[in-house]
Amino acid sequence: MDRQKQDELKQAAAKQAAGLVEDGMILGVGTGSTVKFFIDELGRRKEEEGLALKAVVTTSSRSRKQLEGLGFTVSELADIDQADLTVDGADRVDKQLNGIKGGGAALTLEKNVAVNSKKNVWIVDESKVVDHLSGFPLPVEVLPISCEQNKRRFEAEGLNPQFRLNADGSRLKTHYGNYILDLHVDSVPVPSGLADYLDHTVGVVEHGLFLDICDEVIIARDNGEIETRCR
Ligand SMILES: O=C[C@H](O)[C@H](O)[C@H](O)COP(=O)(O)O
Repeated sequence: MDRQKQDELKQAAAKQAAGLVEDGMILGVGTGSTVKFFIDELGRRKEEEGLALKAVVTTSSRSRKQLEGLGFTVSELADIDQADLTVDGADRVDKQLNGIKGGGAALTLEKNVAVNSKKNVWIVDESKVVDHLSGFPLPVEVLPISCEQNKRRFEAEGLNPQFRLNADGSRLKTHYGNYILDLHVDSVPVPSGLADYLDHTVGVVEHGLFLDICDEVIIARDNGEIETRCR
């Protein structure tokens, strides 16, 4: 699929999700190229319909900048109780609405916003929908102090870790100053088993397996249809 077509699909899914946003909501806004279209649409609704949110929290400085540029005031997660609705993208989503996230390295804040949200909606184009989680490296955010030990441990487990790099070859640092180890596994046959292992590995800050978190996924299909799947 070419880039323009994929952008059209992302935009279609984003527009549908923006229709779920209501006046007075505390809204969680994710990160990524699909969410960028969602924020565009929020801006349009604010301008043309006077959309008035109670509060907005977001998951990256990129989304924050875009929201603020459109006149939204962005709160910190610690300043709210919970979001009414959070809309985010995903890198892969399976039939149970479990997913892989973190392609943009925003997984830690994304998961924290998501678990503190009454409802989570993901917006994706069809290419990201899979039967079983596969086809995308699994991001794991690790503390710099023990990242080499973590890498060796993951290698021993056959998880093929690779540090995520910047264009100049240096290690990418997350918003929190940590590194990302991308696990290049063909597929994740038992997501809950791997999530449990990562949850209990010292030095792992967070990982990109988002299990039992998404309530609804909005899929923009190649043929122009929009499909909504609910948990
Ligand atoms: O860290 C980034 C996030 O998990 C994104 O939501 C995810 O990578 C999807 O991004 P995009 O919409 O650009 O494909």
